[in-house]
Amino acid sequence: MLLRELAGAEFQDQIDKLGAEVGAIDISGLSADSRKIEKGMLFVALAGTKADGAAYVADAVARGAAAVVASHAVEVSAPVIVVGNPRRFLALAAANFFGRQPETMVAVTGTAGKTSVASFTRQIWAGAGYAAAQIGTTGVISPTRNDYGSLTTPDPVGLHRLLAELADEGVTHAAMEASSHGLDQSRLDGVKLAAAAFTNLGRDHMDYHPTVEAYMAAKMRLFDTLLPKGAPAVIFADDPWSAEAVRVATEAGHKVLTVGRNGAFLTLKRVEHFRHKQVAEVHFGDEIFEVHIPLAGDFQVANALVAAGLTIATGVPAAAAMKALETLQGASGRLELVGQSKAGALAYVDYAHKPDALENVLTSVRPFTTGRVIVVFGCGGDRDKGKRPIMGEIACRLADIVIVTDDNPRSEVPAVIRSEIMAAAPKGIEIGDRAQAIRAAVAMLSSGDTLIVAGKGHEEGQTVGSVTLPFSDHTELRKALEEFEH
Ligand SMILES: CC(=O)N[C@H]1[C@@H](OP(=O)(O)OP(=O)(O)OC[C@H]2O[C@@H](n3ccc(=O)[nH]c3=O)[C@H](O)[C@@H]2O)O[C@H](CO)[C@@H](O)[C@@H]1O[C@H](C)C(=O)N[C@@H](C)C(=O)N[C@H](CCC(=O)O)C(=O)O
Repeated sequence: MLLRELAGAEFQDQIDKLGAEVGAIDISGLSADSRKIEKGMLFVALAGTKADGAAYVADAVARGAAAVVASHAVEVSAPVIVVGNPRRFLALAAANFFGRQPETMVAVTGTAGKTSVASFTRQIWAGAGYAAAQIGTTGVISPTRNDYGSLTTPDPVGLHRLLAELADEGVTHAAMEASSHGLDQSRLDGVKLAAAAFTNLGRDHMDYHPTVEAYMAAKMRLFDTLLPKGAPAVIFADDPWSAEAVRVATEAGHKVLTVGRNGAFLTLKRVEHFRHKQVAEVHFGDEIFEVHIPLAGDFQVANALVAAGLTIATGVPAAAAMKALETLQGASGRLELVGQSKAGALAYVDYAHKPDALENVLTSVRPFTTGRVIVVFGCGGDRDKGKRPIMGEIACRLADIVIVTDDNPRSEVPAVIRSEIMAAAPKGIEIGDRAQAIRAAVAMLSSGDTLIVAGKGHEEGQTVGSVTLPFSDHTELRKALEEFEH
């Protein structure tokens, strides 16, 4: 593709400045990683958190880069296009290069619920007969794929390559998760969205965003920069940050669709909790639906409503969307019922690794727990340290038995992380080895109890130092349940 076409309208001036011959360079591919550059490709130098891509321009040119994009001039033999925001250039150029995506795409942002909303949206679309996909923390799921991915919001080149492949495979509808990192780093720029959603905001990623307001502002890029004017913005209205989301979406000229108890588009009038099932009364205009949602947790009702809002906004009849909620399958590792003890206690795995999520999951299981709530959790190393005592306090307040264990210690000393949690968890029982902690919790189970193994959800590894060892909460929990069966 010619460099001038790759750059698109937004960056045409910067290309024109360098003359017609530069615009006419034929580009064979693009990458922000010099190590992936091959002859004829475009190298985009990004200033990162660990390295500055500008330092690798010479390396990229030596490997055959036909041109370079950077935020400032660099002395090399290949033409250098200087742009204010190389990350946005990379994303828009990737969209132009791959040039196709599923016709109807939606994105969901928020601290919690993104994976469930993307999964439920895919399931409702699939129920309505569309070839649908989801992209996010648990990877890519489509009629033909179930691939694990490492980022919640993939890097732009990989993302646009994936969207083109999904379109080629016949996928017409795709729901993707928009993380605050992804939004802040322009990873989704160039994706054509039919609708977008906001679930909620809680304490998270304080190691990346300087303040909670900056964190919210990053999330709001979805509404104020990416979603085309006039498109539907679905907002969970019961979250304290929803007013801000409504303000941003209104100012950006979107069609604001609020859902929840305070929602005007889909109004939740009543919800009854049963063991691993909930019955919700939902009003949509003059229509009233009684929806049986086969999942535990108030927050799953919220996620189901956001997904229903997105699918109705993209053309699924309300009655069909509500019907589809009755057969929802929970997303992997999201309050996922792994099994029951011999005495009938329920044992779940949940991805909650942030204070609000832990609070939500522990609160959600209380109504149907006739015995004790037992929680096993830890906190990751090299990430927001402030959340450790907060999570310790939440666990002690909301669970009857608290086992503090290791999450992904990364480069930190695991015992130090645990002691920071334990400082705010007087009733915490400390068992560093995660498999042993799960086993100890299962050994305690008696009739009516609910066990939550929180923190790792769908993950299949535990990162200790710089090594990720195979580990699955799911597998360990199932093993322990089998062991105590006899
Ligand atoms: C902290 C963070 O978000 N980092 C992201 C960022 O990397 P960076 O710019 O800091 O990279 P860097 O290592 O400083 O390198 C700068 C540049 O030099 C280039 N380089 C480097 C070495 C070399 O030899 N040649 C070369 O060209 C690199 O390719 C890069 O373009 O930009 C990269 C390109 O978009 C991302 O892949 C990378 O995500 C890393 C892998 C990551 O782990 N991110 C996590 C924190 C993340 O994004 N998480 C969110 C959500 C999490 C959640 O909600 O829980 C997600 O969406 O997954």
